[in-house]
Order: sequence, then C-alpha cells, then structure tokens
Amino acid sequence: MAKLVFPKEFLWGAATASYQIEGAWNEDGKGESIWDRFAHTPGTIYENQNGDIACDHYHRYEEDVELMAEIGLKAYRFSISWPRIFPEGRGKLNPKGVYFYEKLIDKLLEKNIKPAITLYHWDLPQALEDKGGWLNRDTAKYFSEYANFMFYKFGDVVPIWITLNEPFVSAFLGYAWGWHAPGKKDMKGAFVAGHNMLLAHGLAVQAYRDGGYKGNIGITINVATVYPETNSEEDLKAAEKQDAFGNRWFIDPIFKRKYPEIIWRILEENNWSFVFPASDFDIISSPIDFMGINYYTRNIVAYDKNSHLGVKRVEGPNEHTDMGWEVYPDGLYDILIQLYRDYKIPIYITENGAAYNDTVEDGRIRDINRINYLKEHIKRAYFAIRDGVDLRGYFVWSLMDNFEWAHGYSKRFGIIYVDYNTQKRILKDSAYFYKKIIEENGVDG
Ligand SMILES: OC[C@@H]1[C@@H](O)[C@H](O)[C@@H](O)c2nc(CNc3ccccc3)cn21
Repeated sequence: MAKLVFPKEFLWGAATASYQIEGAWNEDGKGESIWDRFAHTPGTIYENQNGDIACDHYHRYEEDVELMAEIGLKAYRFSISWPRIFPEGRGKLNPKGVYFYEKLIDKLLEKNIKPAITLYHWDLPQALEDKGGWLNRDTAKYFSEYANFMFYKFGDVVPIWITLNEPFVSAFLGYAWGWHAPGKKDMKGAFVAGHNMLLAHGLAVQAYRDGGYKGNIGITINVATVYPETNSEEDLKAAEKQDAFGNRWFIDPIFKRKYPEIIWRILEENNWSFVFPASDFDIISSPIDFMGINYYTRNIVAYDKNSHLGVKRVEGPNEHTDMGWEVYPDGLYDILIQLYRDYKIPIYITENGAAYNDTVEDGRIRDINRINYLKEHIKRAYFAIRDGVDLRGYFVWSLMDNFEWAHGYSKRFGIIYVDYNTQKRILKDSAYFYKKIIEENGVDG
C-alpha cells in the first residue's frame, strides 16, 4: 500500500463556527445575533434547540485547544461572532468579547496552531438586521469597519483571513427559502443580500490591503460538483446552469467582475434587473490570495421544464451520510481541477466532513464510516495536487460535534464527540486517524 505524501508545508486543520460552538449567547456584553433570534423562534430548529450553550466553547476554549494540540492540528479555522465584538454591529466596542478572542488566539499560537479566522459565518448582529440586514447596502460598510478593527487587533498574528463563509447559503437559505436566519422568503431579497455580501467582502479585502498586513485573505464558497444524469443536450445544459447558479454565482464577480449569465437571466426574467453600480464590481473583484471551498457532496441533475431553472436534482446511487448527502469523493477531485483550471488561484479546502449517527461504546466512538469518508476525500486532494492544483490545506468539518443549524444537535460532524449533557469531549477514532495523517503528512493510497 503506497503512502501518498503531501507537500511539506501542507496545512492540516479543523474548522468550527462561532454560533455553532461558543454558547454564552448573551454573556460578557455580547449583542444578539440573527441566529440567536432565529433559534429562539419556535418551530425553526429541530426540537426547538438553540445555540445558547452549544459546546460551551466560550468557557472551555483552553481545554479545546489542548485537544487540538493532542490531535496535532497545524491550523484551526474558527469564526468571530461579530456581535461579541460590536454588540450593535458598529460603534460601541465590547472589550470582553475582544479579550475572549485574544486569549483563544494566544493559546493557539502557544501550541503552534495557526489561527485561520472567518469574519462572518452567518451570525449577523440583530441590531443591523433591524436596519435591513444584508438587504441594506450600508451593512457592507459596517462589515468592513468590523473587519478593519479585527485586522488592526489581530492582523499581525493571524496569517489566514476568510471574509465570508458561503454567501450563497446565507443569502439563499436566509433570504429566499427561510430555512436559516433571518428566515425571510423573498427571492428578490436573496439577490440583493448576495450582492451586498459580495460588496462587504470586497470592502474588507481593500481594508486588509490598505493596512499592509502580511497574511493572506480570501473567501469561502460552498461547492457541489455537478454531473448530468445523461449526456443528452438538455441534461448537459441543465448541468451547466446548475454549476453556474450553485457554484459560480459568488466566484465569477470576484474573478471575472460579473455574475454568471444565468444569474442575469433570472434577474431580467423577474424584472429584478437591479442597477448594480459597475464600480461595485471594481470593489468586489479586489484581488484575493486564495479561494476556500467547502465540499461535501455532488449534484446529479437532469433537464426538467417544471423545475426551478429547468433543472431537477437526481439522487446519487452511492452511500449517503446522516445529512442525506451522497458520498462521492471523486467530486472533490473534479471540482478542484475545474476551479483551478478556471481561476488559477491557490485553494484551501476550508470544510470537508460527514455527519454520522455516532454512539459511545466502552468509552470509544468507532466512527469507521467517517474515517473512510475522510480517507477517500484526502486521497482525492492528493491526486488533485499531483495533477497540478495549488492546494494549500485541508480543514476537516468539524473539530467537534456542534449545533448543526436547523438540525440542532441531531447531526454529528465532529472528530471529537461532545456529550451535551456533561460537555465532556471524547476523541473519536477519526481523531486518531486524522492525528496519524498529520504525523505522516499523508495517507495510505
Ligand atoms: O452542514 C455542515 C456544515 C455546517 O455546519 C457549516 O456551518 C457550513 O459552513 C456548511 N456548509 C455546508 C455545505 N453547504 C450547505 C450548507 C447548508 C445546507 C446545505 C448545504 C455544510 N456545512
């Protein structure tokens, strides 16, 4: 069995997000976020669960960093709770919130774990939502002010910055379909929100450059590789449309200074052809240092005149995870090749992982299914590098079981098990598997 060895500097990490792990939702001066408000609204979350306590990471971060060091992580991707820094989104600063992240970052650096900060992983200050949230263009400016403060505080010690996590998901699930905070069902609003998020991204990148910081800044995009059900002309066209809509919507404005054609067509068909000032695209396309991608599964599509965009999803034939997502490792290889071919920019896999219904037996979690998922995807990452992709790192989702948005705590993605009754952490077998990957900087072929 050959060992597939990664480049020497390849960055092995794990990822989390503030609302999903921190808890302390209203402690030490933190302001309310749209996810606090949404999760406190009955009927939105599985069994009306919420992130009030979550993994209590706000109080347990030292223990959690010790566990990261035990696994041997080289980097840790986490997000900042914007309302923990600026309770109203701007203006009054919350020193205790800043201090929490200062202590966390100091602890990471002490353990030689590189901090990789996501500035926005969906928990917008409710005070800004009350002023229109992402439907209000001013929110982009407020985001850049918040980002500028974070760069000022931590820009000299944090080497990797991600402006937004998955703008497609926060725009669409939050504003079009109402499944995520702020729970709006307004398709036109999703396009406006998405545009203002991109503007926010661009303004933050400009602030980072103006500050002369030496690290790298990018954005994280969720991607699902698209395959036509058949090679019919109609299905091929459907796949092209889904790829543009699902994968390129928030990438093309950054690299090509324009939305994919399909997006403009939707705007025109609905008479939503907003006049986005051309100067917006000058800001949005401010050069970035890397693209982060979150890959979990693929999309198989076919033409269907009765479906949205004339595209229907077809279920894949392989094993599915607890989220109902098909396990398809080749999709990671294919999307890496496609994105690097099209945009020629360094890439980080900022999320990849699987939810399975883990159980504790004799004090152990024998999550062989997650080990297989991670192994097969890490192998595809290796093959993409071998075939020319400038892939810089891999962050497993997630470091620990956590609040899985509308699914509450019913879905476990962690390589560390969390007993929510006791807050006890247990390294799953996948954590020991990942520890070995990191030690050997490679995986068995
Ligand atoms: O669902 C697992 C994770 C989630 O916990 C992260 O916060 C988020 O960044 C994340 N993105 C995806 C992929 N995109 C997606 C998000 C929501 C619904 C469907 C797909 C999966 N995940």
